Amino acid sequence: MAVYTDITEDDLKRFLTEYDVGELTSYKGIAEGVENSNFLLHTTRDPLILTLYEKRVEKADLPFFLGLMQHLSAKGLSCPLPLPRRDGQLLGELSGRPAALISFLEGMWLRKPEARHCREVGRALAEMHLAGEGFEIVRPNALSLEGWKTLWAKSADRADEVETGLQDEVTAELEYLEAHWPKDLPAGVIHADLFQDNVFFLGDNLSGLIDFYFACNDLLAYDVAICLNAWCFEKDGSYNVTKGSAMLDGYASVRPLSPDEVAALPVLARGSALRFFLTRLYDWLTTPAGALVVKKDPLEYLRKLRFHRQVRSATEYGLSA
Ligand SMILES: Nc1ncnc2c1ncn2[C@@H]1O[C@H](COP(=O)(O)OP(=O)(O)OP(=O)(O)O)[C@@H](O)[C@H]1O
Ligand SMILES: N[C@@H](CCO)C(=O)O
Repeated sequence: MAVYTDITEDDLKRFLTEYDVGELTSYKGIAEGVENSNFLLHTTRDPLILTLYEKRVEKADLPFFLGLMQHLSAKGLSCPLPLPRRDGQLLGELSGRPAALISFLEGMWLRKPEARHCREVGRALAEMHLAGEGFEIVRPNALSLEGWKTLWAKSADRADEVETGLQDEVTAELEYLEAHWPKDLPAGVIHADLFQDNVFFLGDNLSGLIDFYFACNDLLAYDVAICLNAWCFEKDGSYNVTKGSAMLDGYASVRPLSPDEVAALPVLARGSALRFFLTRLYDWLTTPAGALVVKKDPLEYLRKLRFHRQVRSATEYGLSA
């Protein structure tokens, strides 16, 4: 459960006096997510989400994240909107953490997505990429090559505790990615964490995207690779080419990938798998036993990485010729 910072009712009520949101009637911590502390608030008006920003979110980045949600929403993308305080600010402080109130998005995330849902996700990702155009704040991706090296330096010594041989394998992978990472592909604002728990559906219809707290400027096709990793593998570790094909078709129906982007997909998918392996590994090694959060398995992403290593061309992901 991701409630790292607890709040008291008195503090919350004081925090809410800064907003025009009605009276608080109830609140509870949300048991999902691993990054920030989230609470669901019921008021005499609309339900709201309260987010307290935790360790991996830099306060200096919050204007980017909150401003991006406003920008995307104004462009017609369905995503939560940060609510302004009476003084116009989007950010306040609660229990010693930066905190924001966000509109509640209707829908549920899918535990067992099918190919048709992957198509919707591909389409929504491309719509987000187009809607991000013109957003003026820039945030380089803190979790690209340099960030991976920093994370790895903190975990490498203990990596073989998780699986023997990991230290050598990951060091070699980082060297490969550094030598082969594409540089001249189309770039823009990417979501960078569009996993199943960040896409809401109402029935079979995608109702919106949430959790923009890894969003940044990077290669658009890297975001596609993140989604292939997050959505198109089965629990047994196998890649589902039908889902991959649907995801890529959905994306291309809004924003066709260039031949260079297509050619780069295998290396981008390796990088994306390594990124989630590294954050999971770091959390695995550092989260204290008994913390109220469900740790995610780093080895799931190591297996995906090994799969991508033997992919020779993007057609293996299901790309139509
Ligand atoms: N705007 C919203 N509307 C409705 N529910 C929301 C909203 N924002 C967050 N939630 C709920 O809170 C949960 C956790 O939110 P979120 O994914 O932003 O947290 P996180 O800690 O950043 O998680 P992650 O592990 O995905 O990075 C979501 O799965 C959803 O149930
Ligand atoms: N989506 C990430 C967690 C949030 O960064 C993962 O599954 O590792």
